[in-house]
Amino acid sequence: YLIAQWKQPQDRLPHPEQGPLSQRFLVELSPPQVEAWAREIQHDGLMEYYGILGQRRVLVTDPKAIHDIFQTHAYSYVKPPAVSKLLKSVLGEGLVVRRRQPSAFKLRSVKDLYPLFWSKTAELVHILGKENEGRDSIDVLDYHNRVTLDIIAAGGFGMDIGSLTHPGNQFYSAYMQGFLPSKHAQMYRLLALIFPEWILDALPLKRNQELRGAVRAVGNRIREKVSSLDGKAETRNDIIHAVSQDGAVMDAEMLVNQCLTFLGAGHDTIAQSLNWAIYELSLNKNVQTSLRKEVQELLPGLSEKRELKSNDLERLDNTPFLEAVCNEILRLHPPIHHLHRQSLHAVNLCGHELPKGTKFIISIGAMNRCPELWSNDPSKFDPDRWVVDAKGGMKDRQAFLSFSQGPRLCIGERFARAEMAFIIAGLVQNFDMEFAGAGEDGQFHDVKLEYGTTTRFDGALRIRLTPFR
Ligand code: HEM
Repeated sequence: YLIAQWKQPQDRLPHPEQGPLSQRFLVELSPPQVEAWAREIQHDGLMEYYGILGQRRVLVTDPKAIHDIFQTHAYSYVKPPAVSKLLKSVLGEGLVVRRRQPSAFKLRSVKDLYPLFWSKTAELVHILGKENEGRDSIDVLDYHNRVTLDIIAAGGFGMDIGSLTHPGNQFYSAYMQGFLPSKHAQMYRLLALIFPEWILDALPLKRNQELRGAVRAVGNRIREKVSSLDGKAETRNDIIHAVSQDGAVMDAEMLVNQCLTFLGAGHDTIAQSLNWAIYELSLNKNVQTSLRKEVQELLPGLSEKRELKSNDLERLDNTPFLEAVCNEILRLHPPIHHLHRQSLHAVNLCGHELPKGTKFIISIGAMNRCPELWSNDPSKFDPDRWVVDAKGGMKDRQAFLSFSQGPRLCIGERFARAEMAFIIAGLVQNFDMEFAGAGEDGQFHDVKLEYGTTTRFDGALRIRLTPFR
């Protein structure tokens, strides 16, 4: 506390009034608060505020400065150690494929996964239809977790987890316990800012137990799977197989880590995007109807029994309104709210000299919803903006940051977009959807959000589903 007090400089960038340090020392600011400051406080592309433990953060909103951080001088910035540590606890040891040739994520490889996306969508529709019978509405959050986890495990490393059909199974329970936010996880985030990794690991924390248990259970299942794959590579169709086709040689532990990374990075992000998609479509009936009209003729029926090939499903690539809806969901409701970087040496941004070690925050929401960077009101859900203009009325390339940019951008973007498109199309094809509130108590409330590594729906998302026969 004393160090934080002492470190507050006299000469500051534009900043909000935050009150005395004693009242905010243990408070992390919410992403909506940071975004509101970006809009309301006059600044020339950089402003500063103090986060938890009195840590100084520089919020960057100038598109040129963001380009500099992500592209021109991308290697002058790293993720701050505390952020890397938290990501590592969820994503495993990180990204091996990025350093190799990531053709596994190129268009062709993703198209090869279309039959998987469609068959899991059909499974989801079938299960939702069955469990909705006789009910006024259904909470869809858990179904989205299950379908996205099943898809990333099957598409990433050929493992059928079966959490859609068997939500009680051990893999799913272990994964949900360890990898998703909880009170213990919040405490862990705070401690990760204070302690180095080796102390954090040694502390008798419930979160450490949860994480170790989850990594052990999930890792063991993946290890079994990976060892059973020896010699069968040529018959497979998943990302790990495509990576090895690129000539990447990975030992078993590297493969297990890679699989954990895919699970962590490619599950919750898409689940949250699906939640937003269903929420927006269920409130905007005209959009839902137009979308249904577009996809209905192109999609196979769910009762289609023959085995579908990628070619049968590529028709879904020519669906401009579906693409517009996905773009708009990802723009308006980015699942990752902040990107964090720390400078490796002194840098000059927007004419300001900033010392080595400065912690930068790029608020994705502040850019994606910035009125100066979009031609039509960016606070509104308006898929048509992408129909009338392929760039959605975006005035600067840095105005859409949902998948980040530059050498560290999301390698799963194509995978994510295709998976989202299939599931959304399958749901509107088969159900009329109407928002029925987010209360777990049966009362009508609007949705509640919680902010961890991703922005997540908290509580429930109840939808009144009327199936089309
Ligand atoms: C809607 C879905 C998704 C969104 C919005 C999203 C967004 C992002 C963003 C913003 C980053 C950059 C993080 C940073 O620089 O700090 C990232 C990194 C990454 N994404 Fe995605 N992602 C999505 C889905 C996926 C999927 C499906 C996969 C895998 C199949 C994936 C794999 C990765 C990986 C491996 C990284 C790099 C992690 C690292 O280097 O630390 N993502 N993603």
